[in-house]
Amino acid sequence: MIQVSGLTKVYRRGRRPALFDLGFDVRPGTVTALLGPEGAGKTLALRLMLELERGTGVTLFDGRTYRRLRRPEHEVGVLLPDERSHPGSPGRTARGHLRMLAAAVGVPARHADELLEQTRLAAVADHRLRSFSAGMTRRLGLAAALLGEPSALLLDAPTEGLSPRTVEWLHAFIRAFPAGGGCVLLTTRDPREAALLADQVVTLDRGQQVADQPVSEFRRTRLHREVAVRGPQMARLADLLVAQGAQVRPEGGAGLAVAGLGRTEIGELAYRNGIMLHELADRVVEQPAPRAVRPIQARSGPAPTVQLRRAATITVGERHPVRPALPDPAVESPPTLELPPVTGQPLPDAAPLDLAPACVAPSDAASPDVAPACVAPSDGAPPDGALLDRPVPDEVPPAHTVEEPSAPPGARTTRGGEHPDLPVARTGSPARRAELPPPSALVRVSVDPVHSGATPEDRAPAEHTAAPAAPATPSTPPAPRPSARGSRVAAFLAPATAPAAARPAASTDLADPTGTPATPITPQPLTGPDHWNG
Ligand SMILES: Nc1ncnc2c1ncn2[C@@H]1O[C@H](COP(=O)(O)OP(=O)(O)OP(=O)(O)O)[C@@H](O)[C@H]1O
Repeated sequence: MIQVSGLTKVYRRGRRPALFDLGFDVRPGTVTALLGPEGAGKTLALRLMLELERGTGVTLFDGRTYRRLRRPEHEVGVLLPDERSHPGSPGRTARGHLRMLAAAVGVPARHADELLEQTRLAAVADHRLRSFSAGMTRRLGLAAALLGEPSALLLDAPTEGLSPRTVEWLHAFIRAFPAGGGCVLLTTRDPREAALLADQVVTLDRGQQVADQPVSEFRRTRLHREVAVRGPQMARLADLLVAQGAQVRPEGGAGLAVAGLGRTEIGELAYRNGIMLHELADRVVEQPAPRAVRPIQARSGPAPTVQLRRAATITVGERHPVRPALPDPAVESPPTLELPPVTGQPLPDAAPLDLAPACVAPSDAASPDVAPACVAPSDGAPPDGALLDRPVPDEVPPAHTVEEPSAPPGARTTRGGEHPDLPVARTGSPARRAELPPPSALVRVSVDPVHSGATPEDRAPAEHTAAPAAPATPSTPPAPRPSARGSRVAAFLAPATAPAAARPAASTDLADPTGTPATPITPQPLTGPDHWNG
């Protein structure tokens, strides 16, 4: 179970946040897609979740933040852009690379060999990494992420830049993974890929979450089916189609996009009227994502107080009189959304569609020589146990403002962030707050009573909140781990014997407005060495 709440990141004060108040859950046995165009903040969201980037908000993996996971590689498998493009030293063999990672993760070397088999890399296990194609590199990154048998996978644009055949393999893997009770969070720019893989689709636009929908609703509202028609007599055909009640949109000089009539009916209509056709094809098109109406604007505000670590209190208000962009803190509800009209219509001849690799793009990241599963949180994140605290207003919801048993009465804390103005605690509806785990799973907070307007009576307990760091003990037991080692990968390797019981079979009919599951995709082993040239 992954719970994301209030993730926010501002790169420059006064600028629009690169990510603002992202919140969603990834339930066990499901796949969630984080969907958005280029620059929407998908990668940033994953980096914030893994505490590779400083920001505000909280992400809990089975009730703990990533930093507080005892053995993170055994809980969360990660495939980020850096790792997927350059998994390790170019002169090292795949086997040597994975065995090294196995030693670091604390699993036997033979498990690395097993994963090479499972990701179909055995044939090239002794090849140097410099000779690996993008597809092979991605598989190796996936093998590294799976070394610790994690219950959750975080995959950033996993199919980007891969050949259709490797995409197909990876899709099958992703859909099979939750069968053992694990969960997958992946990012993608392609709505069709989201519809094909995910149970839940979270849509991001320019850093703002604009939708969090079950896939059936996503298909109904964001995808719709139409027929592409081309030929030399399109004007005449368009008149006939409109007379039949179809919605017709011209496409170029000799093309039409037709909604409301099936391919067969259109073909028969053309035939009966002696109209020649050059093309007649089903396709799924995307509706524009809903846009947030209220933009995030810069404004001034009172000076904040930031408490760094536990003992130090630093007032930064004089140095930073202008506060970064924020919406009105009095508004508790999420931004109003302007939803486009639903124009998708169920059409009778809903045939399964190919998933074209429309989301592919060459990966560009230069990378450290670090394997995904072994990436340690860095990049300025505070050391373990360190807090970056700040005053929290009274209306802060309990999900972010918590009291640990060891903290003095009245002491509050929130997970550290670099922007004291951003409303760490102001996320989600009361209902969502109630869903979040009890406070003890979060980190400690303290209030500077001077700057928070507390009375002198209030100050005493608040001033000594700087207790030594101690590993948090969640008051709730972590969600039951899925099956034992190997079960999830085995589910992929032997899909016929490991049906995805925890989630409905995904449908390849992307625009199916009913969301009715179709034939599940069965992972197909690839044969021959040439398929690695992905
Ligand atoms: N170091 C940085 N400094 C300033 N802005 C940044 C920085 N890193 C990312 N951004 C901005 O944050 C936003 C989110 O970037 P991010 O890489 O998360 O987008 P994305 O949705 O993953 O895009 P893509 O699909 O292209 O990978 C972008 O607008 C980007 O320009």
